[in-house]
Amino acid sequence: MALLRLDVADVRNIESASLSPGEGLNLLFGANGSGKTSLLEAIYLLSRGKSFRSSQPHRIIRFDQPFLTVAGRIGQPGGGTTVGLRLGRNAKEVRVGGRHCDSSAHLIRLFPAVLTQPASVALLDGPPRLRRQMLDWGVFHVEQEYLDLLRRFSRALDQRNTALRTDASRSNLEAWSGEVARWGTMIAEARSAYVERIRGQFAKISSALLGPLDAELVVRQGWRTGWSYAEALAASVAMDRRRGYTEPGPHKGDFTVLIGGRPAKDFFSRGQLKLLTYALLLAQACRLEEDQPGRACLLVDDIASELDPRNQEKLLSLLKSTGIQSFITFSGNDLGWVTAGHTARMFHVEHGRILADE
Ligand SMILES: Nc1ncnc2c1ncn2[C@@H]1O[C@H](COP(=O)(O)OP(=O)(O)OP(=O)(O)O)[C@@H](O)[C@H]1O
Repeated sequence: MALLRLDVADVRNIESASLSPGEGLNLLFGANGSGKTSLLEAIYLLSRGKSFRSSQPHRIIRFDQPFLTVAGRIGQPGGGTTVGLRLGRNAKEVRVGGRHCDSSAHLIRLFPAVLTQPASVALLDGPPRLRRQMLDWGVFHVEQEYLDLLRRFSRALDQRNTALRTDASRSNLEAWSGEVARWGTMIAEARSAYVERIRGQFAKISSALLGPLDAELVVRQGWRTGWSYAEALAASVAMDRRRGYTEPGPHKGDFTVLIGGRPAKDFFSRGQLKLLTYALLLAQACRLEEDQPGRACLLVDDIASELDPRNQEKLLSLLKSTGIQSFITFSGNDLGWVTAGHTARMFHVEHGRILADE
């Protein structure tokens, strides 16, 4: 499976563009401000139903236009499923196989793309919310019911918080605590199981990019180690009442990357953190590719940012070796060293227009 065809209209400075990507490496190159990231953003929109740069549609839609559209064909050459997204200022329409869908989950399921961009390093040194999102995206592709589980937990948590803040009866609070414990335990278990699934890939890829190192992923479930979630909730009732919300739980879950027992974010250089971030995200993509061959897609924005030429070359070789369809943006026109030894489909982006370099 791959993105076989892409049609973009009115995404940032791209008025109208179409391309037929290759199944391996696709390099998008051009001057600063030409529209490379906008093209990547269009592919991401097709994969998630939302942008990675802004949650406000009017910023992504080309100036003075009412909506944007991105359409594509996903699958094996000669076949495939059509997917489409039309995004207006206040409305979103998703279509898969010609049928209207009521949520973006259908796109996410069909076309799972992993994005790495300069800001992705926040996965290591930014807020835990980003790491939870990363894990949840991964679990979503392993467990069909996971989205439902997250919704159940969130509803139960809201109810428990309301019970904490009002004069709800003890039995009411206990009932909602029971629900929170039930769904929350399942979420934490699913996340831990997922980390186990990517651990091996992460160790392998991080060593390939950074040389031999003792890298470890340590998960925090969001409550005291050694306790069940129900025990942690029971122990925190008095404090939670005072706070007015539930403190322990998977909504506080997190993971850390340790190198030789120390958190990488505390002592790794910016470039090293960046390579480690690539290792994490590539591990996700490779895991998905192993579980569902041909399904994953990689979007790499600004591969040259903060990496020296040797590491850029290493990363490119690694991306190629995964066999996963990749879209990589690269500023400039002199791609001699990038393409040496690599077969890639090249797209020259110029003032929002895309020209295939055969
Ligand atoms: N809503 C919009 N409508 C029209 N043009 C826009 C809109 N938003 C941004 N732009 C313009 O689109 C152009 C392309 O931006 P993009 O981020 O895709 O460039 P890029 O090729 O990735 O550049 P760089 O190499 O500098 O990162 C920029 O000139 C930007 O000002």
